Amino acid sequence: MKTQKQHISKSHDVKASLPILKIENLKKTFGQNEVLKGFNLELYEGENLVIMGKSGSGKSVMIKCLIGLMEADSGYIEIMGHDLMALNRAELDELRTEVGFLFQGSALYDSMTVRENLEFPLRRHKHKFGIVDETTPLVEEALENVGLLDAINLMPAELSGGMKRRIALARTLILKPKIILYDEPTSGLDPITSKEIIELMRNIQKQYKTSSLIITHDVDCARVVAERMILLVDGINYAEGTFNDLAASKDKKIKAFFKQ
Ligand SMILES: Nc1ncnc2c1ncn2[C@@H]1O[C@H](COP(=O)(O)OP(=O)(O)OP(=O)(O)O)[C@@H](O)[C@H]1O
Repeated sequence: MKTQKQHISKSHDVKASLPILKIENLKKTFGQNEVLKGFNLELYEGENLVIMGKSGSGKSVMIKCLIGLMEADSGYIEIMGHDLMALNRAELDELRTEVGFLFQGSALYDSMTVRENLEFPLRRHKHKFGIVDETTPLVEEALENVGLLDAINLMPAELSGGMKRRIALARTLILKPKIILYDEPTSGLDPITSKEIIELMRNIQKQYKTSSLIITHDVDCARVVAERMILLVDGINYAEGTFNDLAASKDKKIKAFFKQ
């Protein structure tokens, strides 16, 4: 039995294709703390789906289950048609090249130049990209796409917070992922830099046709990037719909998300 009434809006029709990522009835409990009580999610091709939840609501736990860093108690996770829990390590590694992450702590390697930071993931996935040397056009292409080609020979210490976030995004994009998971992409950035990152996320989706799952507290970010949103409350998807649908809701728990 569901503990909360579900508020589902069907006004936005992105569901014509098959989901590229699916979570069904995900449950995770720590001792007495029931964090996820049957969370569901479907991310469709080319879509930007935003998940909002209060601090401690289980967003990070959900992401960790999704990328295989934490084992759920029960539930089903499917990425690009693969049952995540049935994959062996090699298969999981292979699938990971299709899924890019931009996490709060997506730190760059301080002792490497920007170029070397970007070459690093290519070297890790040699089987997909071949031998990587200074002639690879992929590094310059990825930097160009985040507007930072000029920074190619700089060290991370020479970059601002916003530039570091852009370079981290370039490092994610270089693997040409089909799905990008963003965890608080604008946290710790000033409003202007946040806006630039949000704009970049939109452009990337258009250009690379990625599907993005974006976890954020930032209402402005959600307003601009979300084609659909899920509100995670009390361990379940309490409400789902477009930004405008949800922002117009009279439900107290939903309204709380949109107070700045
Ligand atoms: N490894 C763990 N062991 C025990 N409890 C955990 C563990 N990881 C997370 N939790 C608990 O799960 C709950 C959800 O945590 P989670 O980090 O997913 O929240 P969140 O929604 O990402 O919050 P925030 O927005 O503050 O990052 C919290 O009560 C947390 O204490």
